[in-house]
Parts: sequence; C-alpha cells; structure tokens
Amino acid sequence: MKLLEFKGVAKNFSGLSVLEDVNLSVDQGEIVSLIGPNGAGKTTIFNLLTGVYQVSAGDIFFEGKKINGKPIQEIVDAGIARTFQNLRLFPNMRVIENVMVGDYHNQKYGFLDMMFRTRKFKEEERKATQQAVDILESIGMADKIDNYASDLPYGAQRRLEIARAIATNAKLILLDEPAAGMNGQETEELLEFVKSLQKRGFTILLIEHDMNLVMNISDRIYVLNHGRMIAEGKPAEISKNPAVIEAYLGTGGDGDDAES
Ligand SMILES: Nc1ncnc2c1ncn2[C@@H]1O[C@H](COP(=O)(O)OP(=O)(O)OP(=O)(O)O)[C@@H](O)[C@H]1O
Repeated sequence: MKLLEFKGVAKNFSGLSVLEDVNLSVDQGEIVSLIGPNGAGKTTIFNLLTGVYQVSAGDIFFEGKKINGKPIQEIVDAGIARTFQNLRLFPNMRVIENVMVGDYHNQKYGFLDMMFRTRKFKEEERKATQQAVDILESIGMADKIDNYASDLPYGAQRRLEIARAIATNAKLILLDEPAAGMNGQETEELLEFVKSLQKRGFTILLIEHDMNLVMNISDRIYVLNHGRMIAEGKPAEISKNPAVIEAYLGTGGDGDDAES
C-alpha cells in the first residue's frame, strides 16, 4: 500500500524553480532514501511534506488523503514525524522528558486540568510516562531515562531524537541526515536501529549523504538533481546508473560520500 505519494510536485521561490515535476512514493513498511548533491532540493521536499512550505504545483497524498495545504499540526496528527539535520533536543531536560515532549500533542487534558492537577491530568501524565518508558526500553535506552540529554554521546542523542519522533505515534518518520557527524561505529548502530524501527512497522524516508549507509539501509533510493528526480531504484541499480554516477557521485568516484 502506498503510504506517501508526491504527484507532479513543483516548488518555486520568488519565481525561481527549486523542484520540478517531482513524483515519489513510499510504501507502507519501506525504508526509502532521498539522495542528491547539495542544493538539489531534498530538504525542500521534507519542508513541503511537513507543511512548512506550500507546493507551487502538484499534490502530496498520505494514506490516500491530500495533505498539501494542511496546517503543520494536522500533518503531525496524521502520522508524519521529522528529525532535523541539526539536533533539536532540549539539552537541559532529562531523556524521558525529551521523549514525552513528542507525545504532548496527543494529550487530552486542558489548561484547567493541568492547573489543578485533576485526575484526568494525572491519568494522561501516567500514560505518557509509561509510553515514553516503553519507547526507551524498546530502543535500549532504559538505563538512560534520568540522564540529561546533553550528557549522552552524540549517537545516543540522535537516537533520542528519533525516539521523540516515534512518541508522536508517527507512521512515517522523516530522517534528515541522521548520520551527519557520526563516527563509523555510531553509523553502524544507527543502521541497526533504523532497521529495528522498520521491523516494528515504521516506514522511513531519509535524506542522507553517507553513501555507505544509504546503500546498506535502503529498500529503494530516489535521486534528485537540480530539483528533478533523475533516478529511482534499488541500491544495486542506483549505484550502476550512469546518470546518477555522472550527476551525483562524480564520474570515476568511488561511491563514498561525494559531498565531503
Ligand atoms: N526559503 C527559501 N527561499 C529561497 N530559496 C530556497 C528556500 N529554501 C530552499 N531554497 C533553495 O532551494 C534549493 C534547494 O535547497 P534544499 O535545502 O532543498 O537542498 P538540499 O538538497 O536539501 O541541499 P543540502 O544537501 O545542502 O541540504 C537551494 O538552491 C536553496 O537555496
């Protein structure tokens, strides 16, 4: 089943075309990567998908329903969550609190419930805490619950950011350069972690420059160049595609991170 679909999407900024006729789909349960040189338009795709930008043409469907033009909160509620290129954790909050922030929009108490700490408020808090504990246990961070986010090693901080995305009850998780700044060991752990999310039923769309990770993690890959989709396929097909090699990896490149 198609979970996500872009149909003929275009985006212009002040008349300047950044994306042209982008078609892309992600099936339920897939890990799909979006790659392309700097400035190709990858982050713009995420911004369109999450309602930060509005499309200039075309439509975006999530579970068959059109989501372009909807407010950001409605898109989050529909089941799309995102992590960012730069970590956006609350460093001075504890690990569990960082996860609970992700669930905040699902809580069903009002301001007065919170002020007077009503039974409803306490019950919602208890449920949210339990869910956060469950998530942290499921990703092997149960022993870090009370640590401050800033005290975690970098790789664990990125995992925590993904945990927060899971806490929104997302079906589709958008990862923007999750391996950026990671060492080899952390990237290896990230790969296992993202695959474990897939096994748990999450669908993943990621932007990534680390070609090694992309080739090992993806069910399918889309390649964007100058705002146009130039290729789509399985990792083995993409790595042999002449247009991709020319546009992205650079002819004669060895397939390693061509961006650095
Ligand atoms: N708000 C904006 N206003 C004007 N131009 C923009 C805006 N956002 C993005 N662009 C332009 O759109 C193009 C695509 O940018 P985008 O950030 O989507 O690329 P990218 O593929 O994610 O690049 P990178 O790999 O460097 O993150 C760039 O030329 C950028 O300058």
